[in-house]
Amino acid sequence: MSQSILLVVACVLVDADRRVLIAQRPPGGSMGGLWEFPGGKVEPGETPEAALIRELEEELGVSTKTACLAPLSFASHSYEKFHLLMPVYVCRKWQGTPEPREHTALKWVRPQALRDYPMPPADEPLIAALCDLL
Ligand SMILES: Nc1nc2c([nH]c(=O)n2[C@@H]2O[C@H](COP(=O)(O)OP(=O)(O)OP(=O)(O)O)[C@@H](O)[C@H]2O)c(=O)[nH]1
Repeated sequence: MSQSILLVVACVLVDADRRVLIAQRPPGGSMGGLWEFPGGKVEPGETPEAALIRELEEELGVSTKTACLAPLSFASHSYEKFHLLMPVYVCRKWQGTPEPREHTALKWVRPQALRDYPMPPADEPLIAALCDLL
């Protein structure tokens, strides 16, 4: 069966202690309770970078710019209803303090500790890339 591709962009915020920010999805909804990287769907006509800057503002209340977004890796994963294609960026410079505007909780964790937090299956291969980088 053919599947449509869903383009979602995600960001790994990295702090001065090399910890990364994860955000817990609200309970009940799709993948409820799982921990993810902030981000969301790229809207028609939007660049991935513009989408990410918009999502970081909406979800966390932080602002950043394209020059502060460095490509890290991507996820490509078939879910039941769509195939997720998710470019993942690293950001080390932003303004504001992240607050959970759409998530249940936020947490700064060391990359090696990401395995202790249940994440969407698409994210699991990203953990090794983060451990290598940080
Ligand atoms: N932001 C984000 N989304 C992810 C990650 N991993 C992953 O599989 N996804 C999936 O990518 C999609 C992101 O869509 P989204 O956050 O804009 O939308 P949503 O499902 O929360 O709700 P919506 O459809 O009502 O906007 C979801 O299906 C989400 O589960 C991740 O690390 N970060």
